[in-house]
Amino acid sequence: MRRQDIHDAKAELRATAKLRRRVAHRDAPQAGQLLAARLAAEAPPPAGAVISGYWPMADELDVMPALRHFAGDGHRLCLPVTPKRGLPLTFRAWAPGDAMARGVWDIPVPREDAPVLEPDYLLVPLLAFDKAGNRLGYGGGFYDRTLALLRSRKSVVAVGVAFAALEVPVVPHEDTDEALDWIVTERAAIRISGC
Ligand SMILES: Nc1nc2c(c(=O)[nH]1)N(C=O)[C@@H](CNc1ccc(C(=O)N[C@@H](CCC(=O)O)C(=O)O)cc1)CN2
Ligand SMILES: Nc1ncnc2c1ncn2[C@@H]1O[C@H](COP(=O)(O)OP(=O)(O)OP(=O)(O)O)[C@@H](O)[C@H]1O
Repeated sequence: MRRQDIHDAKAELRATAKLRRRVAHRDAPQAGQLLAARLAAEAPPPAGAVISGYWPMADELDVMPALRHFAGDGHRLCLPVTPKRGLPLTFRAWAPGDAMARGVWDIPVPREDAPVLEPDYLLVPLLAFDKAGNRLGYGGGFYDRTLALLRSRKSVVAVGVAFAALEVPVVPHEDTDEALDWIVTERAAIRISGC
């Protein structure tokens, strides 16, 4: 597929995925709890790993129960701070209950005085995924750039988290897309082969 065709296909899938996610969010109010239990049982972070989550927006799957669980296990947590377009995300330390600032897109982010951390295990938000570990996000390319940078430095685990209903046969993808190592939904944990 040509680059422009891939972009068009992604844009189209983004629109339908948002609708599908709305329904999934409404139909699975316990998804965040189920996700926390599944992550801990089937795809647990290595001991001592710094874990990045995200502040759930719109109909995103609620990772807060999982983050509270990992904090209880002694992991350090961080949340992404969105930079200018074209740059990788940065991450700042965060703990449940911390006072927040407002970032890009009005997403709550840790305050400026929170130290910058580099995650080892990332819970990655997404709009659609396939079994090969391809992921569709909001189109900023932020997680692709971030994972490329982190993977060039060390070994990291990228866990896409999503409602099971967001699986599609194939997510259109290009060279710069960074595949996930795991996809964990409220129903299953999928280890991506070849990673
Ligand atoms: N909860 C959560 N936090 C997250 C992400 C996410 O997907 N979910 N991100 C995942 O990457 C990063 C933020 N991603 C963003 C991606 C695109 C735009 C953006 O281009 N916004 C446009 C409006 C586009 C629209 O309305 O559709 C703009 O601000 O002009 C902003 C943030 C970091 N934090
Ligand atoms: N490492 C990179 N270097 C240069 N361009 C990149 C890189 N990663 C992604 N891009 C470009 O960024 C744009 C957006 O990428 P894409 O549509 O894959 O975003 P996304 O994964 O849906 O968004 P996000 O990760 O922010 O949730 C694309 O034009 C893509 O080619």
